Amino acid sequence: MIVALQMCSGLSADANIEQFTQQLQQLPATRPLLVCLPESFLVFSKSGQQTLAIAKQIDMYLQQLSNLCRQYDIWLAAGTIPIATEHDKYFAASLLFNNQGDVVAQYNKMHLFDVDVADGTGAYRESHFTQAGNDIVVVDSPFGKIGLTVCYDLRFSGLFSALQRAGAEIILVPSAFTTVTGAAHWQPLLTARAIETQSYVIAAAQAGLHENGRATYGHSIIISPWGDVLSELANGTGFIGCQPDLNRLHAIRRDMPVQSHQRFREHLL
Ligand SMILES: O=C(O)CNC(=O)[C@H](CS)NC(=O)CCC(=O)C(=O)O
Repeated sequence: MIVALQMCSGLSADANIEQFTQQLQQLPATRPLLVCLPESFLVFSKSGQQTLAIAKQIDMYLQQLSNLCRQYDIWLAAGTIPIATEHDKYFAASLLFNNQGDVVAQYNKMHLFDVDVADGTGAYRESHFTQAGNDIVVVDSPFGKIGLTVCYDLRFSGLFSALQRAGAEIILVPSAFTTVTGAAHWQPLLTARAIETQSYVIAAAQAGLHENGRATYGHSIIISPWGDVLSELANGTGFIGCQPDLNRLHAIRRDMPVQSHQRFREHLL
């Protein structure tokens, strides 16, 4: 089973881990279980400087997350965690832990949100502190082959197409969408990515009003490879879940083999 936790992360990493631990205690007893967390679940800060300070002591938090994976016997898609780079920046890294507490994959967010949001309230310049990643990541797991993306990556269909060609069956999109862009674009884009890649799309989101003054859209969602919404949580904290049916996924791909019908050159490289 796969679950996505919706969180309302604040400024304190310790309090955010506590919020996560409380939520873990509510989850189904089904195993194997993959728990997906939203972007910036560990720290949703006021400034890149604050996040960088956490990044510089990240080993302590990675150890705590690893211990929780062992203690609860869960796999954990740890939304994003700031991992310091040598340029006084950090990667917005999506780490996958197995139920032994080992990190089995790290994807660094590729597309950075340097955007002026249309309501006039938000000028985002993520690249001032975040270093963009370069590599796609698909990793095998008991749940299927998992492709990793983060938030704004959702707008770049070529990345999703590349993940599908690299074998992904389940694509994670941990997010902290703005309320304005979320209302306009969140569900249509996620549904399109699920249909185009014929994959499960699991999007764990930040929701509500945060200590850093931001408001996020919430609406964590799980979409099937056919584009059906399997589960959704609009507001508040909590979780949604699904039991992926990979036989159905492969039947959809067999009956409508869009990948082998692809003729545009850049998609065949
Ligand atoms: O900076 C942090 O602490 C957490 N990170 C975020 O909130 C990131 C970068 S600012 N948000 C997004 O990518 C929103 C994308 C979005 O809303 C859209 O594509 O419309």
